[in-house]
Amino acid sequence: MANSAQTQELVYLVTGGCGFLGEHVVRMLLQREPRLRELRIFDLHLGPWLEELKTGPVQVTAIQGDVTQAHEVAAAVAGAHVVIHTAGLVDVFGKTSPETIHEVNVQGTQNVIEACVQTGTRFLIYTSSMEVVGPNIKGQPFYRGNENTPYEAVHRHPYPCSKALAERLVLEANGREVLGGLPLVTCALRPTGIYGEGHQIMKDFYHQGLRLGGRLFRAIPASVEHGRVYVGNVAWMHVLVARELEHRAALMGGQVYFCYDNSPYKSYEDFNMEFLGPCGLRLVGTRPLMPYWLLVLLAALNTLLQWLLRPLLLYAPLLNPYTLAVANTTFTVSTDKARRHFGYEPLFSWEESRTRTIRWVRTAEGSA
Ligand SMILES: NC(=O)C1=CN([C@@H]2O[C@H](COP(=O)(O)OP(=O)(O)OC[C@H]3O[C@@H](n4cnc5c(N)ncnc54)[C@H](O)[C@@H]3O)[C@@H](O)[C@H]2O)C=CC1
Ligand SMILES: C[C@H](CCCC(C)(C)O)[C@H]1CC[C@H]2[C@@H]3[C@H](O)CC4=CC(=O)CC[C@]4(C)[C@H]3CC[C@]12C
Repeated sequence: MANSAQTQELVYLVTGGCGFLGEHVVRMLLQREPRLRELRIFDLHLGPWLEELKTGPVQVTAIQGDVTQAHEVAAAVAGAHVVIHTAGLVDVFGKTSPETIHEVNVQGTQNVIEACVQTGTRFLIYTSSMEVVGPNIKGQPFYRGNENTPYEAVHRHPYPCSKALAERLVLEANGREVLGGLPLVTCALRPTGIYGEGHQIMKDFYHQGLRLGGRLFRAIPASVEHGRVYVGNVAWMHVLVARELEHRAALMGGQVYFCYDNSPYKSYEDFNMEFLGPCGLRLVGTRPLMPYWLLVLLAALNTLLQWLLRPLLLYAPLLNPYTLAVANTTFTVSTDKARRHFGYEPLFSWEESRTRTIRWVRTAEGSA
């Protein structure tokens, strides 16, 4: 918890603070931002774990609200020094309509920007995504790229489209005058695939493996590299950016940063096995067991089934043309921009990230 001997003067707002990443950001702020006086957590669904945070030296204010409602956002933002906007609809499985994804991710972000401008909040950090860049619809590889690597970022899927639009809004808002006459300072963090405690898809794979008698079947070639980053390090980057944005506004304002750490470059499935292996699962096959064309067919079939069944039930399997394309296209980053601009070093080593994640998967065992 924060050292109360230091001056506690700052008010932070974390939107989406009860989500997978948001919870880590919230806990990290309480542990590592000694200047915090009040931490506001804004989310559509508030978690019961928030109660335990309310006994510490920092005032924790839980706000149940919707980012699509401008007045709710403005009320939450008023008086905050820093906003970390991590709320978003992460749906690549067709659970929600494209319109809703747009409304939450794009209009919600616009509401956050306008709230900062109207109420005089100067520092805004946006959780963007690697998906803003790629993989693109052409399936072109992005191999150990950085923030300046040329890449044709063309999307059709509602999720990456919404993240790209929202990121642009945030970056374009940098320098806008906020109430009181000072300029807004914004930047965007682009995590690759986040893993760690609370990662729902990891849990889904784990339970799927248990149902299949402790086995998972390789679908993607081991040579396809997929960028992954530990949730604790992503949270730490948010905390650091929030701290440094004021002092390095000229350098950091309007910038994007990939989120990275020392997690190894592997395929999506091989990487998951770093955690699921020690929990007793085995990945069968050194090569994909099904030909790619069959996976493409199954993915297309899933889309058709989703559409046919929609009036009756929500059918949203992990495999669809989009998830297959993302999993099957190399996308990895190699950059030190965050170190150069705000002194970021990963807080958690790969070994620690791995240990923590394995421990979490094991405790998740009973919650199938
Ligand atoms: N999970 C991943 O691998 C990656 C996630 N991201 C981004 O990180 C952010 C957080 O993602 P996760 O923690 O994985 O997702 P999550 O779904 O666990 O968390 C999102 C949070 O936003 C809240 N939320 C959704 N709609 C809302 C609304 N209308 N008003 C207020 N709150 C709302 C949800 O209740 C949830 O608590 C998102 O912006 C996502 O686009 C970026 C890259 C990778
Ligand atoms: C669900 C996919 C794995 C299924 C593999 C299959 C079809 C062979 O069984 C996941 C593979 C890659 C994931 C995405 C990636 O990590 C990038 C992301 C960034 C975000 O901002 C949100 C989440 C995601 C789109 C992530 C979603 C799951 C995968 C598609």
